[in-house]
Amino acid sequence: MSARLDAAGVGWDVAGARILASVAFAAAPGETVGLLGPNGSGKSSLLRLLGGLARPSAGQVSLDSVALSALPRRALARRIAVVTQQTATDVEMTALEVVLLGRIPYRPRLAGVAATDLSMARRALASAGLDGFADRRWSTLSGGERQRVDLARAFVQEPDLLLLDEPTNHLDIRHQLDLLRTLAASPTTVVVTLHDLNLAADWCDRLVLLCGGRVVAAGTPAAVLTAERILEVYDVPVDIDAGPDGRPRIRYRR
Ligand SMILES: Nc1ncnc2c1ncn2[C@@H]1O[C@H](COP(=O)(O)OP(=O)(O)OP(=O)(O)O)[C@@H](O)[C@H]1O
Repeated sequence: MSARLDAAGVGWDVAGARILASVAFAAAPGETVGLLGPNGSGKSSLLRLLGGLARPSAGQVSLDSVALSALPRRALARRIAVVTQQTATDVEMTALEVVLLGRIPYRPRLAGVAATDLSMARRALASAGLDGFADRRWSTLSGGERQRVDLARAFVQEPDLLLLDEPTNHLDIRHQLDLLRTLAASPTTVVVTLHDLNLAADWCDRLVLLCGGRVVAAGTPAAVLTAERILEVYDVPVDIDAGPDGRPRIRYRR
């Protein structure tokens, strides 16, 4: 249901370029950790390494103290769900078929779709506010609808670790809040990349801030999101108040 995720000394090089260097990262079981940083700082790359979609050039990623590289593919597929930004758009699948992809790691080889998988997928679509979309073709869905179908696919996978790359970028504010509320309440360990600093401050237990492929700060939202650091990392002047719950509220200067 939830897992501990650790990354130690993680580096990633592509074509001679260092994308990530000496990254240390931990998420305790059930935590929601926000991964922040400017464009190109390495968030998506780190998420791919954390999900086992790419192998680090240095260091190691482990789930409950077992290296990802030592986990069989099927176990990995059951335990980790990844929602990346680049979802294929040329596949002619229905919304229900896309959600059902999340059940493949549980299906005996050569077996068809089980009735329980079908009802689970239909429930997930309904929870995503997509009742009545089951037979809609992927190519006809709006950006936000696709994103919610993709999230439903990740939820039916029943992972111990959920890795989400900018899952709110196509969502209207109500669906952004619905998703973040769900993630915060979920017993699953979650790592989520976000650009909205206030949403991150409101809904994440801890934040990790990347800049130039390195971790520049990690800790509670109040510890990570200081005006000095936001100016240094994003080159944006802000004013920060503490909200009634102690979480920082960031106001961008005009
Ligand atoms: N396969 C690749 N080949 C070459 N460069 C890459 C590759 N993947 C990522 N990069 C580079 O690594 C850097 C980090 O990219 P990444 O996508 O991880 O950043 P990000 O923090 O997720 O950015 P954004 O906020 O723009 O989504 C970027 O400069 C990118 O161009």
